[in-house]
Amino acid sequence: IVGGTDSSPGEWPWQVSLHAKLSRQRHLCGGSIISNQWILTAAHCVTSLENPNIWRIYAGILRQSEINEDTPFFKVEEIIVHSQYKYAQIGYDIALMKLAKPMNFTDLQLPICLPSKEDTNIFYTDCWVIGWGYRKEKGRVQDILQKAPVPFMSKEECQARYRRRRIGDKVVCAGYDEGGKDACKGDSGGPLSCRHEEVWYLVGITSWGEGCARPRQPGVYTKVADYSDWILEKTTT
Ligand SMILES: COC(=O)Nc1ccc2c(c1)CCCCCCC[C@H](NC(=O)/C=C/c1cc(Cl)ccc1-n1cnnn1)c1nc-2c(Cl)[nH]1
Repeated sequence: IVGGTDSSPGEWPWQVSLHAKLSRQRHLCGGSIISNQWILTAAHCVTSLENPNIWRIYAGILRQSEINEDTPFFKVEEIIVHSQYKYAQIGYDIALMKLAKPMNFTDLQLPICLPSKEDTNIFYTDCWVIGWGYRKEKGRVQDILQKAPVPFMSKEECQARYRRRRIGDKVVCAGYDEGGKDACKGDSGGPLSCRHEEVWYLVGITSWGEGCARPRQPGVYTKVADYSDWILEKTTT
């Protein structure tokens, strides 16, 4: 996260850190708890790493330094990538991870609400992007979970900023014309969380952008409300 500040314990209890253990283990992406057995993340985080056994999901943590070989993690039983996903800039950048065992909810690990498909035209005014990613384009993963407020942007405005690309229809954009606050490397898969009438909703999944926090280059997020049927279909056995 560029231009963010430290989060406090329990501020974003739905945020998880997705680690993969290949030769060694490291944070790869963010994710969001949407039920006691399902994590929502970005397809680009899991493609080419679709073996569930290499994944370790850490919930209820604020700092990456809380993670060591003794820290409990959730194993993944199944990974579901959207069948139309090719790469992030085209869209369909959404994936589900099914936990091998349902988690118990605590003050530090709780689900976030999914927007319903009727909510596709709410203009959210209180949105935050969250993650342990870089604070600048050439950076490193941060220890304390960072948060940054980002204003919601209309699709038309977003398309105007990304003239050379076609901005898909199932995405939302968020960012400042002057830049300065944005997601960055290591934040993808995490939530764009928006508070609406006292309730937090998972409005977006951090997907891509042209550089980090550059002026007039907003972040592009998978629009979760447009995938509520897909989520329901895949998570109801
Ligand atoms: C110590 O551990 C580490 O350093 N881990 C570790 C640390 C970092 C990374 C990995 C591991 C690789 C994950 C591979 C899959 C994921 C590959 C793509 C992913 N993108 C993003 O997270 C955000 C994109 C992004 C999103 C928005 Cl909304 C706006 C601007 C964005 N950016 C534009 N340019 N940079 N960001 C990424 N993530 C990383 C990189 Cl490197 N790139």
